[in-house]
Amino acid sequence: MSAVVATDAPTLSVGSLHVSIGGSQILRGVDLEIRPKTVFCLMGRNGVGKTTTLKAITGLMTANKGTVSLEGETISHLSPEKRALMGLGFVPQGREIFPQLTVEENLYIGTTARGRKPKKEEVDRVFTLFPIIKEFLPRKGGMLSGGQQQQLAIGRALLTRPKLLILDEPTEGIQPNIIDQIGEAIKMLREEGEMAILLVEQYLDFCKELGDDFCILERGRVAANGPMTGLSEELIKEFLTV
Ligand SMILES: Nc1ncnc2c1ncn2[C@@H]1O[C@H](COP(=O)(O)OP(=O)(O)OP(=O)(O)O)[C@@H](O)[C@H]1O
Repeated sequence: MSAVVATDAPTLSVGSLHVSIGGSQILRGVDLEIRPKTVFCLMGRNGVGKTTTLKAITGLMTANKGTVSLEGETISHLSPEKRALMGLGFVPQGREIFPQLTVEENLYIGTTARGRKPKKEEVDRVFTLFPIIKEFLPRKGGMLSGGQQQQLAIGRALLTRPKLLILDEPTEGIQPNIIDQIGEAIKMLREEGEMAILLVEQYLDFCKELGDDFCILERGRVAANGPMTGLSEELIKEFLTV
């Protein structure tokens, strides 16, 4: 008998996620649900637990309690590598480009590790989203600007064909024209509808423009969530502005 495919399952469900670091409770029961083909913005001031949530989702940090499911399948017992193979594509803060490898080597490193060569159309799509990657293929990764490295890191994650693309503060420290290009790329990916996107971002206008849904964290708990159209000035003032 073939397995039942839960087509209308959320791309990602997180239930009652608890994480402690060195005895302090960082996440105190975080629940999230990311609908297929949508952009979900995880928001909140510095230190509220956004990156910790991403690391617990990807398995880079161990949760004390809670579940993570991808398209209806529980993945919280799996290693970070297995979760990546299941379809989590993570672009961490700081990008993690290998400075001594070329742009080309950096781009293919995720697929090489999986023993798979990306199809030409997948590579072409990355070049369409970020033409600079094609132009700079032979350069060393370390020669690229921060914004170009961010584009390369997103391109690298896309070649792994993720079901959920996870971006941790992609605009941080990046010049405005590259922020625009990254925003356009996110819009294009959303329109193509092949994945959902989980975006951690402090740049409010970027979230408002791109996000379908939002969730605000405050001290390791969900303070507010819902469709982006419901992100009111009151919520912004209470939980987001410094
Ligand atoms: N390795 C660690 N050791 C100790 N405390 C940590 C560690 N990592 C995170 N924390 C603490 O956990 C809390 C949540 O951190 P986290 O990085 O998840 O927040 P954030 O919302 O992503 O903040 P930012 O926007 O500054 O990146 C913070 O108080 C932080 O100091």
